[in-house]
Amino acid sequence: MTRNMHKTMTDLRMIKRACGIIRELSPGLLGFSITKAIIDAFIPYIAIFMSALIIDELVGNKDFELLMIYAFAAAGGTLMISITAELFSKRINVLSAMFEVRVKNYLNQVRLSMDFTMLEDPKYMELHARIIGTMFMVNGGITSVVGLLTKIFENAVSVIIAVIIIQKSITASKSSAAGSSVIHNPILFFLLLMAVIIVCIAITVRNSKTASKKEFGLFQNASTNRYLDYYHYHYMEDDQAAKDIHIFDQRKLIINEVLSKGRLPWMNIVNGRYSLMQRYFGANAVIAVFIGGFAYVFVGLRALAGSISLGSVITSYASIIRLVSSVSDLSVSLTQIKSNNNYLNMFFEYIDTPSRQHDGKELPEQRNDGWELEFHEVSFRYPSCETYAIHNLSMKISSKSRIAIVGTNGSGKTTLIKLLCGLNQPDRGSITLNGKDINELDYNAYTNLFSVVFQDFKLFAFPIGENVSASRDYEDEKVWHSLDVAGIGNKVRNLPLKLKQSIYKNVELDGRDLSGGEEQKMAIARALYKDAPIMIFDEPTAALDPVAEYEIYSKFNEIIGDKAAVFVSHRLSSCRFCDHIAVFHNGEIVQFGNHEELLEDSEGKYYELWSAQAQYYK
Ligand SMILES: Nc1ncnc2c1ncn2[C@@H]1O[C@H](COP(=O)(O)OP(=O)(O)OP(=O)(O)O)[C@@H](O)[C@H]1O
Repeated sequence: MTRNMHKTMTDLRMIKRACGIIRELSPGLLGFSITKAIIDAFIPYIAIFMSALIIDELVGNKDFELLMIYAFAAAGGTLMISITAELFSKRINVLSAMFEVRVKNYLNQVRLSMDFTMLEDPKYMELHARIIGTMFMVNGGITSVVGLLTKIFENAVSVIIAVIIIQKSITASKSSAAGSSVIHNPILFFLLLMAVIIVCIAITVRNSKTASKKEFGLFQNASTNRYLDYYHYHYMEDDQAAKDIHIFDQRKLIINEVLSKGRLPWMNIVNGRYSLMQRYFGANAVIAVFIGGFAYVFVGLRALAGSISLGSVITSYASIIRLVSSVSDLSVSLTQIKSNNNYLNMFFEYIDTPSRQHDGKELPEQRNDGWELEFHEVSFRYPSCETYAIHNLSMKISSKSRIAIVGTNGSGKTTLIKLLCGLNQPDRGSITLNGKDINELDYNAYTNLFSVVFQDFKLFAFPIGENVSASRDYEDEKVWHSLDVAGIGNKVRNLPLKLKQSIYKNVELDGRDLSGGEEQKMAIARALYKDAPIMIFDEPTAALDPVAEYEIYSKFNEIIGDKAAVFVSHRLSSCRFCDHIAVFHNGEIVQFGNHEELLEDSEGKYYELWSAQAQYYK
């Protein structure tokens, strides 16, 4: 198989795969669109064909009845076929709208089922931005496959009809005016005409190919969507960010950033695209005019010589014009569908990203003493980072044990939590659950073992009951109990809609905004409701007032019971209830023991941190 054939086969396989996804997301869309394309291809030829019949009749026998039949047939035929096409359009519009919604949903599903590591990986962030950008800003990728296939079918059918009509009307001589000249010889005339058309088409096709390739090159270098997306949704339209924007007067800075990193590069791309279109498609338009003139002269000469009828002049000329435009459009669509495969390639790379979330073995048996998690010389580096956030770390966490993790900023505490929960995977070493490597276990079953209050937790603009239970169906009693233990039950009881009260105003206009501390209590309630065997708290009381913090700590023993607890905090005094304290520094455990033991080492990191804090309180 030659390289070109291999490339064509790969292209076809990609289009076939895209069609499979389109059929799955919007059944019927492809079938209806292609059928309509074939109908559309016939529409202009009905008028051309019937006009020729009418003109021939007018200059010939002038049979009034026949003329009326032709006129009605022309009008009726066009009307019927147009109505059918319109009915198809209606259905196609509905199916297209459904497809657009479902493809967005499909991408959301892919994104949510991706490994957490991928979501943090700049490579996948960029890939996602490009897919969304090309899909919804330049209509490239899977969303344009239906449109391109439709154009290919419509123009291919149009070319076939045009060639049949031209061949029939040119070779069918009115008088058998024999002669050696091109004008009198229908076959020679047809071949010459086709030769001129083929040369012009070859130039048109080359132009279209170059334009499409350059166009893809333009968009390939565009990551402007990522900037626009970030500034718009994560900054300019985020009311939390508005405070900082106002106080630090960041308006000018942000508007300029959006302009220079997002809008201007985007404008350059669009301008580049327009000048490409002007240059190459303008040249194609000139060629089309040349062919039109050429066709007129040749067909006219044959009519003057009496070789073809006036009607044939009309059909030949109109069909030649349609042939040229259809071949040109066909070549553009074929080139575009090939270029579009570059976008499809990105799309497939994204959706094919392997995810551990789909498979895995069952969890090992729970032992009498519950669960035991163990880090075996684990090292971890974030994607595209050179230094290790966790380095050669070994430790054990078991049911009934309470471990506090302390350390300076950036020492790796949150990273340890993410590794523990299976969100990130070690680059070296392994983590085991009751002796089994967690990488081999079923992802969802494993993550179900954890209730976590992350340092940068997120609540959603849903009703409180749904936020706490993370579900639409929840047990009211259990939600109230969790809210009470977290110290926010009374606040919720005073809200008009209680558990049904939405928080934030992004979705419900009467949603309630919460203070930072109230949000944190809500996140604690959510962790309590889940009631998982391993509880993790990453700075869970950083936003709480001293009374609320005291109340939470006094309930911690009751909250945790027999479960394993991992507790990250900068307030060292609040770690004293833990059995063990692991002191982190530069991604490593530099000390391990209980509060009293650790304080004995006056050269140690813990002593340094404790003294600094104690002095501050004095
Ligand atoms: N998503 C990420 N991508 C790249 N580097 C990261 C990422 N998250 C954290 N890091 C880096 O990893 C190191 C450890 O970060 P980590 O969040 O674990 O620290 P921490 O001990 O929890 O800090 P803090 O006390 O400030 O919360 C830091 O140097 C940080 O810059």
